[in-house]
Amino acid sequence: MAASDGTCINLDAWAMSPPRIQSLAQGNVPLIVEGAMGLFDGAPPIGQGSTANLARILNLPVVLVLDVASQAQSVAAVAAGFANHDPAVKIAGLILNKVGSPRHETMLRRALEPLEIPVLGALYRTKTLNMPSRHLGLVQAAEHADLDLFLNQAARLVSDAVDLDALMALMQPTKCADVAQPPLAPPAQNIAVASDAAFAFAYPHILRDWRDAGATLSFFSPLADQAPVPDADLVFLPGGYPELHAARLASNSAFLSGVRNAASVYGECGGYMAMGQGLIDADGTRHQMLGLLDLETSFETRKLHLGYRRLSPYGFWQGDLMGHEFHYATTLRARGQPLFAAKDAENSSLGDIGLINGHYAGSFAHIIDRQSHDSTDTNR
Ligand SMILES: NC(=O)CC[C@H](N)C(=O)O
Repeated sequence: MAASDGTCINLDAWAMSPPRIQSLAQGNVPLIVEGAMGLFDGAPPIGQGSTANLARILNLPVVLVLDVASQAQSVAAVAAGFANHDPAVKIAGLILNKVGSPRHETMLRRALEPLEIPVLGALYRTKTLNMPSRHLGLVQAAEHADLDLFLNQAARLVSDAVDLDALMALMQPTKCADVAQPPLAPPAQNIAVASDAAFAFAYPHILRDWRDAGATLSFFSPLADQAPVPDADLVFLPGGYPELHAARLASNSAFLSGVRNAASVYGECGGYMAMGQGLIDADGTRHQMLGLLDLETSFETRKLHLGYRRLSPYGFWQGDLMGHEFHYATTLRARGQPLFAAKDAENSSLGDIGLINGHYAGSFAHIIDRQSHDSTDTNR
């Protein structure tokens, strides 16, 4: 998002119907879609929601970025394997990443020649392009001391190493949606959204849809001890890293009293953790949270929870939803009415998740879209 200087939209080929993805992708600007994980990796059993799945839905040519750090001629077998795996997915170009030397580059290019897939560029191994990671992925862009310097260096390296004209020439029109697909309706009219390094996981497409549907959105920073606008009908606490800032959140009185006085509050994952009575951080220290739900979470006891979720709400939301879970925090206590009956991507029941307490609701799941009629298609 920071690199494109615009809004990036998450296109999810498992959670969203093909027409929904096609309408989200429509526009007059060149579209570069960054894939997640390997090209064919997705939900079990057959990789629904993979980047390849998305490429089929939008008719996208695929540029394969290959980590060649530990290979020479074998790169041709890898590239051929990807190119022949699915005839509906066209590998239109290759970019070689982490090349060791000019000699290494020559070996790789020679080995790839018989495949007749254009090599658009070769980036040499350099510390300049390393981005630090933490649990859940890269350290968030807004938390870098000198993000502009990193982006400018990366832009220079990539534009020197990659034939950008050839890359742009691969672009072709995406498939258009032939049926309109209504998005998730806003859950309230005047929505205050928490937004900072502790609560940064709101999906831009959801916020845009709510705005387009006529909702008023405002933003506040719990870390800067800001309160939501007092006339908000709903406070939305998105996911994020409350466990890294728990002491500060616990002492930010304007934030705490502002959210406690709100008409209703909905939290996802990190936001749900903040709605509990207490949060135990990595060092085992307990921090008082908002106390809106009878919930105690711990980041001291960690376990990876990762996967798509089909969500049937018992309240708060209307209609079934598609979402996912991605967190390490665990639940020590959750008492009360559950928010969702949850199933995984293979339709196996995961039981009830989340909590509703009057006008307060939340769970560890992130909503991606409403469930559409064809969401049981095997193609997703
Ligand atoms: N997805 C989230 O909001 C993650 C919550 C928290 N940072 C965890 O890893 O458990």
